[in-house]
Amino acid sequence: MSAGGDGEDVPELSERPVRVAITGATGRMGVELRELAADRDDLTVVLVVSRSGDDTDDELEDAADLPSLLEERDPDVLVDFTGPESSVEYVAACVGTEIPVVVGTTGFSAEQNAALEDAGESIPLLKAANFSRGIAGLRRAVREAVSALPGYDIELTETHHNGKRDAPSGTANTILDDIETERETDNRVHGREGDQPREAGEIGVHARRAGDVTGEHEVLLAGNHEVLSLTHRAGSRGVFAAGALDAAVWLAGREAGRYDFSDVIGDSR
Ligand SMILES: NC(=O)C1=CN([C@@H]2O[C@H](COP(=O)(O)OP(=O)(O)OC[C@H]3O[C@@H](n4cnc5c(N)ncnc54)[C@H](OP(=O)(O)O)[C@@H]3O)[C@@H](O)[C@H]2O)C=CC1
Ligand SMILES: O=C(O)C1=N[C@H](C(=O)O)C[C@H](O)C1
Repeated sequence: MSAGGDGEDVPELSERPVRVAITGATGRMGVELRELAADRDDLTVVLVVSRSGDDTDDELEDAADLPSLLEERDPDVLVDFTGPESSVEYVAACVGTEIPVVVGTTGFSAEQNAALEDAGESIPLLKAANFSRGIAGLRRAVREAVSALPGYDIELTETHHNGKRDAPSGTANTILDDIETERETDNRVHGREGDQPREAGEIGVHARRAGDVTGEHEVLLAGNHEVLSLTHRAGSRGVFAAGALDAAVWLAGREAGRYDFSDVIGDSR
């Protein structure tokens, strides 16, 4: 079985393809996941679930029946890119049927995050706001830069398509958490208006929604008469879908617990 990452702790699964279930199958990411999965031989899609349905697609099953469908189809892992409420509901169905779950959904409230943490006590649960390897690289670079440039002003800007609901993006929030850990501060300022200069230590956050931009994140560090700009641009949703499917193959057969995409790619820092 292909596990990627550090090659350690790979579960003793048979060599058959990993059986995957996909929720939110009509969504932007759901469609991408199904397309990419069809080209892979390390996994096979055994269940696609939709809340809204599509008369032209007879593989789609009704999301309302998820618990019984999971019993019947017995996937090794479920991949969820939907919305916060549905994601929590689908994860509960996975807990009930002891099926590992990869969560790519973003925009959870603190209470919803706590419910997912609880689920990770009884099933393997891998949640990540971004399944791109480039973003993993950006996070490392940002942590290095923040640590190397104390006192520099930091502004984060993210840009996404006009259909995205949550703002700032889950990725932006993850990068901001990294920055705050490095700086030992939490002073986010969302957008800017009014009549006052920037205060030292603020971390500016800007979310833009426009057209069909797949996803861009820029962290700007400025001070001492210089500017450092670190930027990631996703060229297509295939980047996220490929990473999520790698995560699904990696997660199947693992022990219960909370995992992150960094575990899949062996990024220890
Ligand atoms: N971690 C990562 O790398 C990435 C994360 N994302 C995140 O994934 C999520 C989905 O993104 P995207 O595919 O663009 O969104 P879409 O709106 O295109 O698709 C989401 C799908 O989820 C289902 N859904 C949405 N709301 C509900 C609900 N309230 N109840 C039940 N089902 C619902 C619907 O599918 P159906 O009707 O078929 O059930 C819908 O089509 C977002 O949170 C986004 O931020 C996106 C890209 C990358
Ligand atoms: O909704 C999206 O499209 C994306 N969402 C994720 C996020 O909120 O960070 C990841 C990616 O940027 C695309």
